[in-house]
Amino acid sequence: MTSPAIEADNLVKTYGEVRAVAGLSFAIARGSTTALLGGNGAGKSTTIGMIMGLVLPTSGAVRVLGVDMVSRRYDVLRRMNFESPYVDMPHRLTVRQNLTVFGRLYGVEGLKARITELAEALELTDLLDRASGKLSAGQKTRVALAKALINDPEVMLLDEPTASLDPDTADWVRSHLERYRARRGATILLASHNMAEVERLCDRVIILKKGQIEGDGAPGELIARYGRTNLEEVFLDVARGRREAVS
Ligand SMILES: Nc1ncnc2c1ncn2[C@@H]1O[C@H](COP(=O)(O)OP(=O)(O)OP(=O)(O)O)[C@@H](O)[C@H]1O
Repeated sequence: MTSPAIEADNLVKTYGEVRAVAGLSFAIARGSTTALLGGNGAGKSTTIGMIMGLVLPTSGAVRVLGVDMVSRRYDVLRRMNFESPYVDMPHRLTVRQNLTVFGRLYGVEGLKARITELAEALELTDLLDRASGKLSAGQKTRVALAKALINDPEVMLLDEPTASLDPDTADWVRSHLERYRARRGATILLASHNMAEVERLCDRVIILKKGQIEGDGAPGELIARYGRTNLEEVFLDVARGRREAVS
C-alpha cells in the first residue's frame, strides 16, 4: 500500500510558553491539493516548516512520502520543494544564477535546459539575466515558483503562492499549478489567505485555530456544514468562534 503524501501524527511545536502547533494529526492523499487556513498566528507556517524538516517538532511525528522528516529527511528532500514570498533569494545573483544554485542543491540533471524550459513556462525568459534583488514583488513571486518547480517535485508546499500578484498574473499562476499537479500527479499543500483561490484550487481544506484543527473537509462540505455560501464566511465564523450550523 502506498503511504499518504504527508502524514502528521499528534504533531506539537512549542516556543517557550507559546503552543504554536498543539497536537495535529492528518493524512494528505497523493495527488491532492489541500489548503491550510487559519488566522494570523494559527500555526500554518510552523506546520509547513515541520513538514519540510526545517522546524524540529517538540513531539509527535511527520512523514513525507512515508519518510520520517526528523530522522531521515535527506532521503526525501529531493522529491519535495517549497515556496514562500518570505524567503528571499540572494539579491545580487541573477535569476539564472539563483535557479542554478537551487538546481544544484537539488541535484537536478540537465539543469541548463530545465531552467530554459521553466523560464519559458513561467514567462521569465527576459528576466533570467537580471539581478534578483531588482525585480518587482510579482516578478519575484514567479521566480520563487520557478525555484519551487526546479526539481519537478512530487510534493510542493506553498506559503501564499500568489502573494503580491495582480489578479491576472495570480490567475495564470493558479492555472500553472493546476496543470503541473495534474501532469505530475503531484501533491500540493498551500497556506493562503485568499479564499477564492482556495475554493478554486483545493479539494480539501484544513482550518487551524490556535495550533489545532477546527475544520476539515472539501470546500463545499465546509460551506454546507457552517450553513454559509462561501469559504470566506466559514473562515470568519471560525475566526470569531461561531460554531457549525446544526443540521
Ligand atoms: N521562531 C519562533 N519563535 C517564537 N514564537 C514563534 C516562532 N515562530 C512562530 N512563533 C509563534 O507561533 C505561533 C504560530 O505562528 P505561525 O507563524 O506558525 O502562524 P501562521 O498561521 O503561519 O500565521 P500568519 O498567517 O500570520 O503567517 C504564533 O503565536 C507565533 O508568534
